[in-house]
Amino acid sequence: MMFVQVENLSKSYYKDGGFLKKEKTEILNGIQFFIKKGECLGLIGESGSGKSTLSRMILGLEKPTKGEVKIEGVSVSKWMKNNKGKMSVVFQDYTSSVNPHFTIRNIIAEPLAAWGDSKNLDERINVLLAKVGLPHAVIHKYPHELSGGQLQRVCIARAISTEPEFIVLDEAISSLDVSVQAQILELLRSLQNEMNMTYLFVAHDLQAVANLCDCILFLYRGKIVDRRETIDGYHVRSRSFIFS
Ligand SMILES: Nc1ncnc2c1ncn2[C@@H]1O[C@H](COP(=O)(O)OP(=O)(O)OP(=O)(O)O)[C@@H](O)[C@H]1O
Repeated sequence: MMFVQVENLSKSYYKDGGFLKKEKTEILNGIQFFIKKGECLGLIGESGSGKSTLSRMILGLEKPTKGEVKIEGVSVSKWMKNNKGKMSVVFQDYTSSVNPHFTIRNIIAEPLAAWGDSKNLDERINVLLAKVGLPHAVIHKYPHELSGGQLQRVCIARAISTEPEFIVLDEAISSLDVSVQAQILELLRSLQNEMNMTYLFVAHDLQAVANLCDCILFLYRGKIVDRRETIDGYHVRSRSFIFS
């Protein structure tokens, strides 16, 4: 079943081009793909290729100029209204995505508190910490007392706290050391199996993505130029090679 459908998505910005002129900059052009339920789709592209713009539109944070993103057949905004907390995001910059004045407990509790769902909160936070491989002792600590890898685990615990069906991982491991990246990938893989989540994994580097994803899309200058299926981390076929 199609879970996420991205239909003919385009995005352009207008910038002032001087005397009475508006210059149009096309960031994304005719993007079309789908993600099946329970699948991990990788999205690879160099810096400036439009990855973040595309993930913001999938998250419903930005409106496309043309086209539409649908989840289970309805617009993202409608789906999010009907499925509170069922879509989460983990960003690259774990330091700025947490409030430095919050304890780890309160950071993880944030989305649950926002949905007014605070039943058995401490017990659930303990379960979440165990799921992401962090010791119970971190709950009273502050973000600056944790390593990058530990803090990204906290962000993952927060992202899965509402038991999401869909997680967008926007360069989620890119700023971590290679050995820590491998641990976080392993964690994401086991969580995906356990919770049957659908992932969109955005990265600039193929290595990381190939291991986790079932299928990889290559974005180049705002267009999808290749789609590859992977089996156990190896590319097995290349479909629709449409360089232009
Ligand atoms: N609000 C905006 N107004 C004008 N241009 C924008 C806006 N947002 C993004 N852009 C431009 O769109 C292009 C793609 O940006 P985007 O952040 O999506 O790329 P990216 O592939 O995620 O790159 P990176 O990995 O460096 O974040 C860039 O050239 C950027 O300058």
